Amino acid sequence: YPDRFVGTKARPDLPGPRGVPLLGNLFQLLPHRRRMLQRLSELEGQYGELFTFTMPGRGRSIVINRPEWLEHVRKHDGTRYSKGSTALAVFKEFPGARSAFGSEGQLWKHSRRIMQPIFMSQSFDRHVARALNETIPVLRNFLHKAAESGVVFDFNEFCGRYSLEVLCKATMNLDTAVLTSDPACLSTDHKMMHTVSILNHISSGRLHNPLWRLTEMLDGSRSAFHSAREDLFAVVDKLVCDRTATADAQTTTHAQLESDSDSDGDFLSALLSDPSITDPVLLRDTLITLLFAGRDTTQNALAWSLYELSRRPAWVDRMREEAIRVGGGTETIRHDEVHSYPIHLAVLHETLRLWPGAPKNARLALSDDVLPSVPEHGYRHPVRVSKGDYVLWSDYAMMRNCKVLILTDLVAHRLSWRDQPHLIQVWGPDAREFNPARHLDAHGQFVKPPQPRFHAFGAGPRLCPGSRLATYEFVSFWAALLPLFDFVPVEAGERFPADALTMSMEGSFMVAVKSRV
Ligand code: HEM
Repeated sequence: YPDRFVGTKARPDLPGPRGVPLLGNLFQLLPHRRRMLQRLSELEGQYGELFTFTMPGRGRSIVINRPEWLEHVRKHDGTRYSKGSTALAVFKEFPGARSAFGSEGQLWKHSRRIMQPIFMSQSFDRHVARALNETIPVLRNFLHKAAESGVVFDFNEFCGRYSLEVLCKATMNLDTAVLTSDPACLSTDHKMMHTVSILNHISSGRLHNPLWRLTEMLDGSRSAFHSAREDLFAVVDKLVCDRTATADAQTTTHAQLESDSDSDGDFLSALLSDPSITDPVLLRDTLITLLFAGRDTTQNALAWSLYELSRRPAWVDRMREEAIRVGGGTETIRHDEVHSYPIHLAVLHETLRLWPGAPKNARLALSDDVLPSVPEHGYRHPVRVSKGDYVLWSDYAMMRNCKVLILTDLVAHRLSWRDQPHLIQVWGPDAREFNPARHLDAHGQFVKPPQPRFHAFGAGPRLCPGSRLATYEFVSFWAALLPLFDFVPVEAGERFPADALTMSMEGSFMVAVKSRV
């Protein structure tokens, strides 16, 4: 590699915290393993969008918080880049070795293929629509009762139960009764809700702690992890067991689920009759993946949207007006009607821009590679990545990047504003502001933000397969509730992300509700 690359032995000039021999930056990072998101943002503030650090057992990590580099890495996900043994070991423990998260190569392809039926339009029309039709009246009754009795409740928990209920009904035709019309239901513990949060939280800490097997024995999280996982396995195994015992397990096939017939079959019965699934662990890992990936992320999007909307109430008025004008206050909407709700879609995407699904992520370089130069941002040289390096990014930091070019940069690099206007900034100087208007055109139509500048659903081969499902759930939720209710957070203060694999909100989010009719 010639001198013109940065990050080579000849030019090791990537910035980053100074480490110590053998242990690298262990002591600057290990104490922050439960708040790595904030730590990465702090380091970005100090060193910029490109910096390195090293950890024993993990080697060098290069932080690449720019869309130009992310585009390159995501395009080659699975070929030049792998999740790496650390992440795979963590995801093999949860959500499982046969899940899309814990596998690569043929195993990963198979896990994506068997999940496909649930994300097809026919599945939305029948199973998801039915789940929403059954769940949304329960939400409305719950909220009417809460409004009548003046009960304040944890909106975060409410959203988590809504998305779990819809997911379980749509995929397994299972009524969890996790959410009822009685607001008191939120105070009864639910095993699935509880265990998934524990597993999520502990797994997140493992990703940045090469010594997790040791430290978890000392701090007690090892036994908490194992007991939560046993509980979750028990719930899922019982579901599968009960279903195999019923006749319809044998009658619904993959083909039926994908066909237009009125079959009442659901995703689980299709899985059970898929001849390519002979391994019970694959079946369990697939169901756990859906619960893990689908419940938490949708809950977070709903909770953060209320947080942002409560600080920008004009957008609540616009959503409400849209819901009444388009849907006439109906209980549920059809999947093919979602595009008629541009304001709702803009609010979802703006929420996810600020509070993305997987706030931080990483890949291991399987061979030497070169990331492109970005001269207009001062990265005049391509960046050398060596085999065995980790590239690491924070969607949270990248999509909030307020950096803009100053005129002298342009002059220095002999560039004009017209050269590549989309590269001039990530989301602009107001990137930290919640402004759904950035996803609407002059006619008020929703404009899907381009990947990977918008990276909340990921990009490349591992792009989130559940984005349409989450969008349908999000629009249905707000379009059904805003015409009838006002939501008022009890505390007006700032909210922070919890340390988790997904963008969970820290603490409870207490909300009062008022009926509008
Ligand atoms: C607002 C909601 C959601 C957000 C923001 C979101 C975000 C993401 C992101 C960023 C990834 C990529 C992770 C990576 O590259 O390592 C991902 C992957 C995934 N998501 Fe979602 N997701 C959402 C909802 C859902 C739903 C509802 C489901 C299914 C029920 C789902 C299933 C998955 C699966 C299975 C993967 C793994 C893909 C793979 O590794 O091949 N997601 N999601």
